[in-house]
Amino acid sequence: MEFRAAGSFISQRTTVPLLVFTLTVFLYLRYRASWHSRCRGLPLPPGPKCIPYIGNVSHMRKPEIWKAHRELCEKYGDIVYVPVLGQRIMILGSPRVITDLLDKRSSVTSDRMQSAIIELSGQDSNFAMYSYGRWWKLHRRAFWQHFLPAASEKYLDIQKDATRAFLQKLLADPSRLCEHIRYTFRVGVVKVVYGIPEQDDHQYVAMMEKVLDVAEAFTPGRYLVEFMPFLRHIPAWVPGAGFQHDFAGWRNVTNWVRNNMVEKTREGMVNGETSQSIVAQLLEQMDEEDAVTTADKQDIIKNVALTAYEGGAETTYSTLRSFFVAMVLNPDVQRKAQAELDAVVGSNRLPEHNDLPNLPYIEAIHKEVLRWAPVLPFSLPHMTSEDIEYNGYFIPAGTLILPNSWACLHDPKTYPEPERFMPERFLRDGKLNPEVSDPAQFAFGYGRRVCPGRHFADASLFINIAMVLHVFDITPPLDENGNPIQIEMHMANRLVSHPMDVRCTITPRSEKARELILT
Ligand code: HEM
Repeated sequence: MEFRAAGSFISQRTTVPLLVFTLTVFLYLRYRASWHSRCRGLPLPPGPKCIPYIGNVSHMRKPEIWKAHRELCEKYGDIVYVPVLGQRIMILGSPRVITDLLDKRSSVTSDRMQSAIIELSGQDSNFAMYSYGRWWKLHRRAFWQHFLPAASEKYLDIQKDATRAFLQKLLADPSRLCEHIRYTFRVGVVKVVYGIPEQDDHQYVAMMEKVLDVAEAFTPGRYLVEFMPFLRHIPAWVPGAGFQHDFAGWRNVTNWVRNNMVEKTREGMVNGETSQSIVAQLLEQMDEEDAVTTADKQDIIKNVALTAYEGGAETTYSTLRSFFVAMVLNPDVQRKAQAELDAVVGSNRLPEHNDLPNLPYIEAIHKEVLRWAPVLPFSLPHMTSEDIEYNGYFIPAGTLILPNSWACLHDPKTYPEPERFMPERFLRDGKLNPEVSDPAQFAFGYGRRVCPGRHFADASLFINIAMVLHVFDITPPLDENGNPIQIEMHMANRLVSHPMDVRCTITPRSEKARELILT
């Protein structure tokens, strides 16, 4: 008996590892067979050698990563494979490859990666983060109908009023430039989307400010939970799990804005105050019959409104910040722009949107800012939803695609001396030169996910640039002895990037300009 018991114990000790080993080999062989039938012998694109599973973590944490990615493409070609912690990632390094994959094959390259951070931070209500599918399409359609070029024209007066208020704030306290830039976009978009006029010191203003801090969560590599989703289950009280507090804060503020702002619009509709807004129109359409349930429609309205604000705020903010830096660093450009404004607009009024065809230099500055300092150097990363074959390479479903928009916008063949801020590159004989590649084709993203707010953004940026240059001189910041400080242009290493040093001196161009601002 004792002997049999010992024998069964020994056999158990050897059988279990043997079973595990056999199962592992079986699963591995099955994986290999399925991989071979999927890739049909095609290789993955080339890329740097890396440690198994860990991949290229160190590469992904490099400063100004868009430059490091360009170097990889110079070494390996226009499409480079850089796996990181088990995630397949491909960098696209040229306009041709980006167009082929993200525009022409957009039906299978429009997905988004679903990371734990999205839900933890409350960004699961932002449809820019959604997987490609029916739920995303319903949101995008609801959004897009209100931001088509013709629809965007309805918002020009609101944008103009917001910019005028921005000028007044700049005049009163130029040292709070960044705060005022946030203000100009918020005032415009909150009026357009929710129909609510700016109310200083109101709770909602503070909450709408706070909601933008969530961009921090998406700083590449900032939170380990991005790569190790199981960490999300660690309670906040466990030492080292402080990230749970950060995420809870962002989630709460996002939910507050998402729910309360739509309620404010609904209340305002009773006496007609908010009836012209996008949310009011969407709420009215809710009664129309279709396959979407009322609960889903309510969610869509809340999400679309929040996404319009979140999608536009950081991007427009960053672009305007870059504009101020460009003006500090390029006084000649500023002088030429002001000469054009003086000739076309004169000193008795502020510029209007319909001055645009007569202000090619201002329009060239607008294009050059988008090119020089792209806010989303990799757009928002796309993801493949099916296996693809491209140029003899296999790109599996679930591959994260990083189009290097920055590299396309800094390609010296398309834009000579790309580091220089040179609006003249877009002009020929005093007019916009249609032969120069429009930076918008890279700055606003690609295919079915291309930025649906771009017409709104363009109109807003144009009027801000034109009005600011018409009435203000932007010069270097001064030290305590009144000497100019030399600033440098460096973009922060974030998904939504922005220039780090925007110190400058802002003064009215003349007494007449001061009067124009105040009237
Ligand atoms: C300078 C200003 C702006 C820039 C440079 C910009 C750029 C971009 C880029 C690169 C994308 C990703 C496209 C892709 O996935 O390929 C995007 C998406 C998006 N943008 Fe903008 N954007 C700007 C302003 C705005 C504004 C003002 C709004 C709203 C009014 C807006 C709303 C959105 C939305 C909703 C998405 C997500 C689209 C989707 O995933 O279907 N953007 N934007």
